[in-house]
Amino acid sequence: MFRLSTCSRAAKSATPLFTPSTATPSALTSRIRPAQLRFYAKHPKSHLQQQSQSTTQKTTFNSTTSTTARAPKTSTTSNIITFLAASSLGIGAYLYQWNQHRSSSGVLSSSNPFFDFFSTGPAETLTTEKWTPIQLKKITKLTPHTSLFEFHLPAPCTIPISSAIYVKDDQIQAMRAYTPVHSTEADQETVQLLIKRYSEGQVSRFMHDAREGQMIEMRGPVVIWPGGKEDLKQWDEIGMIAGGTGITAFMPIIHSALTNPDKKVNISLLFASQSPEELYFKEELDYLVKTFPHQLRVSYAVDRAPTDAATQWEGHVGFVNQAMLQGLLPAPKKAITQGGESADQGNGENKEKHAKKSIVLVCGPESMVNHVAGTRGMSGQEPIRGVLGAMGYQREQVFRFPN
Ligand SMILES: Cc1cc2nc3c(=O)[nH]c(=O)nc-3n(C[C@H](O)[C@H](O)[C@H](O)COP(=O)(O)OP(=O)(O)OC[C@H]3O[C@@H](n4cnc5c(N)ncnc54)[C@H](O)[C@@H]3O)c2cc1C
Repeated sequence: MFRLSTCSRAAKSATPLFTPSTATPSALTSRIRPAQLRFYAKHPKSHLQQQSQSTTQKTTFNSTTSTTARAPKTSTTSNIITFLAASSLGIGAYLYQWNQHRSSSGVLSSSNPFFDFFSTGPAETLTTEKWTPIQLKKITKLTPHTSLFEFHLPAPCTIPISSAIYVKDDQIQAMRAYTPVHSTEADQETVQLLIKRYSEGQVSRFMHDAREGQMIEMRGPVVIWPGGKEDLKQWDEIGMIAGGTGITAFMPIIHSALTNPDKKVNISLLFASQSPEELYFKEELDYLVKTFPHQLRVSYAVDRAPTDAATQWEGHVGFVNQAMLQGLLPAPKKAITQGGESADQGNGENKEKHAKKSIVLVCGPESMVNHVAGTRGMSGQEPIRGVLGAMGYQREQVFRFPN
């Protein structure tokens, strides 16, 4: 179900719907290079080759027009020219390699035209092909165990909605997937990952030990569920059940749906977490509900009601159950009715035509996804069980995100 994607460098600009106060993606200026240097930067090899070819031609001409008596002198001149040509090629090749190395380790200053001269084109950015060191620009602590990690991409890159990026702990060569919280439509040079630290977790601990300015190896993006504007057009309603950090997968889809001028897709979300403080982006979600009251509905649930008097809790309490989902999510297929009848009965064709096309997305820790929809299994296509299964949802109406 994963779709590999390459970073598109087409620069789109869009205004973010909401800019969270804790993590404002900064507006980064794109790099500007002198026009003359840009040509050579794109053709460093051909430039050097031209130089070397013309030098070789000159040497050949000298040697063929020379007499045997002058042969030793011509040979010395030819040797000097060849030596100089070889030296300049060698130095050029060395600087080129050095620049490549500095560029790939993120040390290269993007404003230094000397290094640009030897670069092969646009700076390296995220790709599925290989690990790329990406600079960790900013860390914002959201809760004692969860932080928002903001990365600066070396070149503009569009990360598709609802995709994953792999992060590598290069000490133990372990990698884990993380979902960028916002699409890069508004700012193509910044990626934000929300990562919860697990006390026994390898990569999450590595990330929480990382420092601002550090280079982190990344690979991707890989599309998990197609949630771009064009993809969303096929749906009338999307139900979402997020558990804890699972909300990261849904934030870009919600933005994508709410900013689509071509089709109004209704979104309903149950966001369940252990405690109110782990309802990440709640401020942003509440703002979006107020702004799009006819298109977005959000309910919250926490495992345990807060005991401190300062926190007034009006949401659900307990694990996800039918009562929390009934009336919030798009109805299961067997319950979609036209004139009070089930769409699965009677003259189904006519009724299906009018039935709204909907899907329910589930994303969160494995235990929560299993409880809500049953195990994904190796194929990710196991029959729907759990709470949604009991409510009558079928496999084609539910998508369980990998965890
Ligand atoms: C497509 C995809 C997207 C993801 N996006 C995010 C994201 O945006 N943010 C995020 O924080 N995570 C995300 N994850 C989960 C992430 O990939 C890691 O699994 C998680 O960070 C734990 O990795 P780890 O190496 O620290 O722990 P591991 O070394 O893999 O696990 C060690 C121990 O940590 C505990 N543990 C690990 N994961 C969990 C969990 N989910 N719930 C409870 N206990 C756990 C368990 O006790 C486990 O035995 C995503 C996973 C996938 C597949």
